[in-house]
Amino acid sequence: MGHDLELEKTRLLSLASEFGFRSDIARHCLQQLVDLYGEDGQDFLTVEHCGDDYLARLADATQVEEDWDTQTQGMEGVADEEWDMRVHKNDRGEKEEEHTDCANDEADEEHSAESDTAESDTSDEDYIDDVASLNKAVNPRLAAYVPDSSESEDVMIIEKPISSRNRDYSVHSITRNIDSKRSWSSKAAMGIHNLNEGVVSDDVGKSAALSNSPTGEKIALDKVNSMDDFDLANLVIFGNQNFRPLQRSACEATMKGNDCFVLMPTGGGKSLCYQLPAILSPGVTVVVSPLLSLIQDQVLTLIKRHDIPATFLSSQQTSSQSWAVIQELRKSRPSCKLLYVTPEKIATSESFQTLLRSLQERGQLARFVVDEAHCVSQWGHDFRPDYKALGILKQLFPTIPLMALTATATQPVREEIMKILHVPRALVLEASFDRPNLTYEVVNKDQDPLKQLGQTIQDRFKGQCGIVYCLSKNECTDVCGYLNKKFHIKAVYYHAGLSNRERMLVQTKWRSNEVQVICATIAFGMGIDKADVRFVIHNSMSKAVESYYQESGRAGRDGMSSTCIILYTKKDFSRIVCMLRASQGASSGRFKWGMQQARKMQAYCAEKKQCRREMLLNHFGEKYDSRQCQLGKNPCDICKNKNMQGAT
Ligand SMILES: Nc1ncnc2c1ncn2[C@@H]1O[C@H](COP(=O)(O)OP(=O)(O)OP(=O)(O)O)[C@@H](O)[C@H]1O
Ligand SMILES: [Mg+2]
Repeated sequence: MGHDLELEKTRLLSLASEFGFRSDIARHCLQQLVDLYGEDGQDFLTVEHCGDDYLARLADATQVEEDWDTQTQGMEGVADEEWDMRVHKNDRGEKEEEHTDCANDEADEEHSAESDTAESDTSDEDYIDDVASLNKAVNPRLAAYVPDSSESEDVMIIEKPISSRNRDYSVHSITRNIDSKRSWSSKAAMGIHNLNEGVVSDDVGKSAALSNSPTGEKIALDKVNSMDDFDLANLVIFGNQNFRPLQRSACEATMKGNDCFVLMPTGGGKSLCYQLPAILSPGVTVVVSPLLSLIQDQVLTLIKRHDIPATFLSSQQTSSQSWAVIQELRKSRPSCKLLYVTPEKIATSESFQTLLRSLQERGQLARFVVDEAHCVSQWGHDFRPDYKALGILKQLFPTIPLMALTATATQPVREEIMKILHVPRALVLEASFDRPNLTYEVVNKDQDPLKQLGQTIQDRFKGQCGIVYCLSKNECTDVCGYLNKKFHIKAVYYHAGLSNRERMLVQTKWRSNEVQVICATIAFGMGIDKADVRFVIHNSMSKAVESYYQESGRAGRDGMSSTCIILYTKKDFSRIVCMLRASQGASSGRFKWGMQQARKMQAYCAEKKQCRREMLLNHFGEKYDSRQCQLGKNPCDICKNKNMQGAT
């Protein structure tokens, strides 16, 4: 059959309309394309052949007034002073005394190292010996965590500020870590003491009360007795009564020295898979993570919530800050158990590689961890060029175990990750990506979508914590202003255009429930861990299914029922096409790939029959029986409809 030019033109025009472009722009761009191909090239004027080029032209011709947040900044994080403030705030949010003897700068400088050392050593030694002997008697591996007295001396040297005027948060975080160890030791001592001697006072009954048991529940002595290293550390240090699926296998596998690739859902508890082995292993676990803000969050949680010595190195630190960390790592037995780094540290810093080698020679390099490993893949939704260089880890340190973790990898992305990281034989530990406690819905935008959003939050999520995702910075501020003004919903906005200080303030307000809603771009998402987020609403659809899974995955991390809604209109697709065109350095190959991803996302939104959970899981190559969704506690909107139709 011959080529029907008119038919193809109609098809192209309806493509433009389907993706929400204005009809006048659609006609204008089509004419450009017809002129470009000329008479000779008419046969190539088809949706299949030049559909993407046509969409690219449409995007270019559409006036973009929005200020996109196309890429999260690799290196954003809170400023040093603010980080210092966060580390040194106590749980009531007050600023802790840092050094009673350092109130005066002059005095601080003159303060002698010996006097500090002597004072602290006396009390520490007794205490540490006590815990260490208990540990050693009962559980030699946990004992690896308890510092020996020779380290206390080093510790006090580091406690001495390098410059009193230029206070160093790294020094402080290490200092804090040392304190943390003492307090952890007391928790461990409590559990282990009971275990060791069977000493159970009547108060405690026949149980060992563990101070950080999440429920404050008492644990039966025989249960404690039957626990191995993993269970004990999980309970005593992390306050978890049980392991979640695959956590234990991942811990065991990496402790045996295997390379592992851990695939678990958002909020599934991937961090524990390397944090727990880190404290059971001698030496330092080096964790690569993509965002400085995420690193700071994790280090803070480790120090403040779990009392685990952790610190980080990034190229944004001043030389004195990183110097303090490096000095610590040069010790025969560094006190820090987890060292977080941004990927460019590994990729570009030869001195850091030398430091790693020296750690290895001293037997102090426990393992490497690549968190958010999908960032390695060019075809993942959040590619970061520096991640690509992480293959160097296995090349330089073939005997050091490596663990890669992600919640968002399709089959081709998985293969690429294993290839780039040089772990072809890694043990793959794969849990279902299903988040059964999340309800998925898509709602068509009506004539007044902002009002629709405000009404939805007011009617369905009154007083509950949530996130509203927006595509652009302007959208963020507009939506936030509207919610505050018209609906009196306490909301703040977060995007990459805010200063570090502003971002920190906004996040703190949201985290502490001072405000109900955070209106955010994709700059806010990966790894964010707030337990009680009850709803995630996408005011505009995501640019890819993987992004949507990550962003909606911020909801319900405490396991309670939570809702993920997309407010959908075709027009938002055209905005995404514009975003893809505008994103810097997008080669035409990348643009086409971006379009493919966006189309899948649009298909998810436009779907009327297939279960949404099934669609999401199928996207990651997982088979899923939609009857589980239909009969489960949190059916998606489509399954709920089926249930209602079945009932009538
Ligand atoms: N065994 C467990 N029992 C109870 N809570 C747990 C357990 N393991 C992890 N958690 C909690 O689950 C929450 C999510 O964990 P984590 O941040 O490690 O998820 P994640 O898999 O890294 O998710 P994401 O892919 O979104 O980063 C945390 O608050 C953590 O304390
Ligand atoms: Mg995580």
